[in-house]
Amino acid sequence: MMERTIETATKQYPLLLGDGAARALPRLLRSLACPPGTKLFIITDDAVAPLYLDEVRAMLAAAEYDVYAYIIPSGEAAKSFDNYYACQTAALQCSLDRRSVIIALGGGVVGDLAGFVAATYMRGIRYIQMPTTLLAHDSAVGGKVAINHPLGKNMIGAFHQPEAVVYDTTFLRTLPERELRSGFAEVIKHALIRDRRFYEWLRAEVKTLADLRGEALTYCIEKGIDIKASIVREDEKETSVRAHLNFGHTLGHALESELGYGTLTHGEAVAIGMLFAVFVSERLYGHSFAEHRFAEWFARYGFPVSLPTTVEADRLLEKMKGDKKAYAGTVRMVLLREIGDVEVVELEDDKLLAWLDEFAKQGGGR
Ligand SMILES: O=C(O)C(=O)C[C@@H](O)[C@H](O)[C@H](O)COP(=O)(O)O
Repeated sequence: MMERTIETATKQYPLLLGDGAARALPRLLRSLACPPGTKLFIITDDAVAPLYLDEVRAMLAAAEYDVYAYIIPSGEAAKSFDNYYACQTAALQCSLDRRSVIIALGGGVVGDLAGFVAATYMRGIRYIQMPTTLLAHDSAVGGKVAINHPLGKNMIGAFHQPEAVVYDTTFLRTLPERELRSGFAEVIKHALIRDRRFYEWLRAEVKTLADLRGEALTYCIEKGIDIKASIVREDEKETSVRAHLNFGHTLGHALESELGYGTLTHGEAVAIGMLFAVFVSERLYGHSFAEHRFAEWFARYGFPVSLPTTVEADRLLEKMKGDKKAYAGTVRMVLLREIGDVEVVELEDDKLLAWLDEFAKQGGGR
């Protein structure tokens, strides 16, 4: 198991990563000044609960913590105001106090929702991220917590850093293939925005999703977290470079919200979004990424590479104009200058609409 420190401008916290990391939780809690008797409130979902909740609860109870749990439905649609409210109600009914700690046991949805519950319960209490998916290598680090609104993804939220990230890679062994794929989109994103050598390693070593296990999987998590943490260290509240982490997300988020949360996984939507960002980059910078055959590469992992036929370009543009990076309704997308180097660029509506149409007509990215 490896142990390192995530640093932001306002806080430092430990990351425990590897097989069996969960077993370190009682020791970690004591080091965070949580004595036995502290109330711990586990938020998890109905896919993770049958697999790991009893084990985690029993371990914490054996260490004499006062453990409660609340289970939400799995899937992106669960990142809703209703579930947020239900979690707050359960937290109040369990009489959580300001010394209590919330534990987010699950993937990105659980982490984002539980983090937002922690950010707002009694104006903010502590929480620990315990990821059980690959996607959560991105969402568990950096303190962006949120719920979705039908009008836009992650629109209601806060920056609230966790006390620790406890990433037990044995939990990933039961991850369904579609979830693994979803998380891998964020791994690819991290490589493309910051690290050419990691990108080259991915191209050489991860030929199919089946290669994502054991040491290769842990390496992807470690590299992804390193890249993410270095960006968050530079810009915790997204006033500059943190927006680069939104590569592929401007269209990705628009697709998720337009199609209905959960129709595409987050990673599937981001994969299409990255291909569109490359498409726009080629047109704006006048150079070609054709030699990289991104669409062919993505398709090898089973990602969709074109826009679903049911979505209309003007509806997507409207959603993109409502994205958090947009100012005064002007879309700002993260574009690829070269592998490992991105920037945020303002784009005019009519150009974007034409490119969305062209992207759809040619059947997606190349
Ligand atoms: O942490 C960040 O910063 C990110 O942008 C990470 C994204 O990969 C994350 O998946 C998320 O969707 C954040 O998007 P946002 O529009 O809510 O900032």
